[in-house]
Amino acid sequence: MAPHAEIDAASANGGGHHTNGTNGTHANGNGVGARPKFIVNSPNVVYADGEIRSTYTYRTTQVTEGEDGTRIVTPKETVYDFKLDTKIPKLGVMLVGWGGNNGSTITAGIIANRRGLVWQTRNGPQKANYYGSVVMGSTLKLGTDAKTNQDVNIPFHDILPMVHPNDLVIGGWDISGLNLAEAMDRAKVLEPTLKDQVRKEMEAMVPLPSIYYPDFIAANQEDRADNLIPGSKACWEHVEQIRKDIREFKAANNLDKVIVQWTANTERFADIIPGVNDTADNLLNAIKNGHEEVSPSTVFAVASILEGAPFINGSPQNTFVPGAIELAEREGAFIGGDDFKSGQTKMKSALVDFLINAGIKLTAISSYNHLGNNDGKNLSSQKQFRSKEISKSNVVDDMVAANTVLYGPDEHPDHIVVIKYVPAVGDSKRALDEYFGEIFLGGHQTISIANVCEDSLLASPLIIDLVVIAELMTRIQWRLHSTEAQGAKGYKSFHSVLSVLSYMLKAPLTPPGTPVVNALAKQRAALANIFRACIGLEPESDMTLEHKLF
Ligand SMILES: NC(=O)c1ccc[n+]([C@@H]2O[C@H](COP(=O)([O-])OP(=O)(O)OC[C@H]3O[C@@H](n4cnc5c(N)ncnc54)[C@H](O)[C@@H]3O)[C@@H](O)[C@H]2O)c1
Ligand SMILES: O=P([O-])([O-])O[C@@H]1[C@@H](O)[C@H](O)[C@@H](O)[C@H](O)[C@@H]1O
Repeated sequence: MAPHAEIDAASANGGGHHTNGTNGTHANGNGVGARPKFIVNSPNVVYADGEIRSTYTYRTTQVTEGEDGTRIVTPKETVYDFKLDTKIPKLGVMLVGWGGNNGSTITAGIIANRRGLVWQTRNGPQKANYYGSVVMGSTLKLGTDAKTNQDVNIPFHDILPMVHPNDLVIGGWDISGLNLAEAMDRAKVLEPTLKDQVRKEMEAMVPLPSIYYPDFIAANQEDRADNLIPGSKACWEHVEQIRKDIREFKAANNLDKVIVQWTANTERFADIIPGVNDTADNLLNAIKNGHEEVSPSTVFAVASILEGAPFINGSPQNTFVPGAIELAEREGAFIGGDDFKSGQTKMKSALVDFLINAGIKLTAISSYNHLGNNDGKNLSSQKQFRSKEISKSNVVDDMVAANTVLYGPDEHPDHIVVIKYVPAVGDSKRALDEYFGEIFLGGHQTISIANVCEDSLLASPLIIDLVVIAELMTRIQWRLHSTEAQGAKGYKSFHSVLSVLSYMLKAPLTPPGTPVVNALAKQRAALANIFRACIGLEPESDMTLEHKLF
């Protein structure tokens, strides 16, 4: 195993297969033979052929209660070994709801970026970009320049070998049979000058037929349901058909991996029924027995889990009933969700974090928005709205609970969520928020925000982040360093429930019994620091003692 000094360039930076027809170099230079973006110079990091291994000491602080009630605080260290497969796979993503606003928008966006398109707008020429993607549009601090003592920041995408979105092979299903060019026109999201340049390629993309159980989405969606697999409730044939679709898509495109991402309509919540969806076996039997409480999204999740394809839920419904989670754990498959966090809620999770951590007692959050796209049309139905209301409301719970100075037991801000369907505004959602709180000596602060969110242009880059990070997580294994003697056998994958995806999601799914973190800054720090740990680097603490102690 080569020590850190003898570097294999391909290994150091994710060399591997390349899919966009380039000659072995990813669009971002993360290719076989590309110069490594950086090399970790540490005895705890070893670069080998196709993998990076690191030993990382995870430092936490354990709090216990002494006999007299005094809290005892003890520093704790756990030493982990991480193993990162640096071979970047040829990755396919299958979107459920491919013909929707998000699906058609992200498809056009990837084509535009892959081809480096420029199109005319009334403000002049516009180049393709991936703005709004945390992976492709943001940076993270790598370290401090030894000479200048200044921060060295790198593109988030460069911290570990990741798939480049330009190389993604896209497919999927939709209950609507429109091809992707027609879907793009129906969505009314993109400039005609861009659409014209991608139209031909998108005309050739036609969603696979999908399953449609009318009771789970708004009745107003019926008129687009013309591309269906027969059957109006769960059955095993549906699971098998979806699994077959995944296999055929993978084979036809010569893929190494496929990830399935739900960006179809918001469904109503499914009742959790003992004997039906409470365990893996009961859920499988319920599908085989055609139980009407099994939703299309749960059928897609089960099919993906059984096919070994990570499944991510971009909508707020409770796709992952307890039986689906247990099945994923049993199969060692990855799942993640729920509900893209794109506009109003992303801002809320940052603003509430700031206000409460500034000691301002937030007493009321009033969130209203209206929008006119098909998502808004579906959400105009109460049962589907209720799914969204839940995901948009729970996002402050952890931040409130953490501040016992401001809030007593079970005390929390009033919080309302209103969504109205106004067809005229289309995808351009108008969000109005008011944050009301108590400040010093009985004063009050009122923050009123108007936020025009181009819904699909904000949400669709999150599809890239979710897919690229979920794929990366399939290449990371860990073991306790103390089990080193077991050799490779000691390594295992992260838990099936990828809570590391929480930054992109309103209602983060976490492994059963583990806490939900909604504070946006904490979510992003967890993402970056877990990736740093995989290459033996300490978390970025922002203490900058080097600038304070001299
Ligand atoms: N800003 C955002 O756009 C945003 C943010 C957070 C969450 N979401 C969620 O993402 C999802 C998609 O949003 P959108 O704006 O693209 O909605 P959309 O209505 O434009 O697209 C949904 C697509 O899913 C299809 N569909 C419905 N049921 C299906 C099934 N069983 N199988 C396959 N396809 C099916 C519909 O035909 C439609 O084409 C919604 O659930 C929405 O709540 C969107
Ligand atoms: O992400 P966000 O802006 O908080 O929430 C949005 C809602 O406000 C919007 O009404 C809905 O159509 C989108 O699906 C999305 O969920």
